[in-house]
Amino acid sequence: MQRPWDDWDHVLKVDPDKDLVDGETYADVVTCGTDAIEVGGTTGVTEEKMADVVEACAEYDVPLYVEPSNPANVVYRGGVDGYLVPAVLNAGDIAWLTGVQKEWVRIDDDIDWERTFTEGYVVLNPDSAAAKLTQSDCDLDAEDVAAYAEVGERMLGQEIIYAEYSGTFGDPEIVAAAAGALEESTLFYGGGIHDYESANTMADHADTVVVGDLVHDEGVDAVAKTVEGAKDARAAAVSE
Ligand SMILES: CC(C)=CCC/C(C)=C/CC/C(C)=C/CC/C(C)=C/COP(=O)(O)OP(=O)(O)O
Ligand SMILES: O=P(O)(O)OC[C@@H](O)CO
Ligand SMILES: [Mg+2]
Repeated sequence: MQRPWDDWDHVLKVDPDKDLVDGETYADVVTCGTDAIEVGGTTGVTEEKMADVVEACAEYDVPLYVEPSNPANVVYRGGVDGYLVPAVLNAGDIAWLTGVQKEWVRIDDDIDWERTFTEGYVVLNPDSAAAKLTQSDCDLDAEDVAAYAEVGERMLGQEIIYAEYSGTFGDPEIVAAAAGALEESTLFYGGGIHDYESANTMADHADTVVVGDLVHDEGVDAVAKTVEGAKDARAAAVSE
């Protein structure tokens, strides 16, 4: 079955709780060459901030996805192509596996299931806000991460497995192990991608690389180089 992310080599994750660099606009951000925009962040994301960024990104031709970090920051607006809702496979506080999702489904009457997909996260940077919030067990070796990926795909039916190193560049061997464990599911990698080389290295293994903080810290020219790195690696991987 064709999925929206099948052709995504690169995703830019915009955090509504962070500013853009001086002189840049959301128009610059959306048109930097990325394949899709995901809007989300773990901390400080209110419905209002989410709505503002979604509105600013909506009028372009680039796929726009809301990635809520809790039920309070899901926004329904024209121009949104869909919703990518996390479930944290290695959460220590298991509310972040299915509990908050259950509450969301219970209280929200507007869920558009046709355009709602889930991401099976494996959170791997213990210092990240996501790891702290979810009390994730990040003390995992390559075999553990590969096994989580396989559980996500085979037992829980996750079409996206997300190796999440948010804030730090991860271990390519671990990402390779996760990729090797998946049959059909798509592997997203995110964390610490900051230039051509780092994007290229992770896109050798992951189907899709996600770039976050770089757009807020350095801006769109730096992000554009990561797009190049990711696309070169994916083109090489596909032709192998
Ligand atoms: C039920 C609904 C609608 C949502 C639940 C979603 C879940 C399980 C959230 C858990 C935390 C998580 C995986 C959030 C996803 C987004 C993410 C990891 C953003 C990056 O966050 P960080 O970089 O750690 O934090 P900052 O926001 O401080 O940058
Ligand atoms: O901010 P960075 O470290 O690029 O991480 C991207 C993304 O995986 C965060 O959810
Ligand atoms: Mg972040």
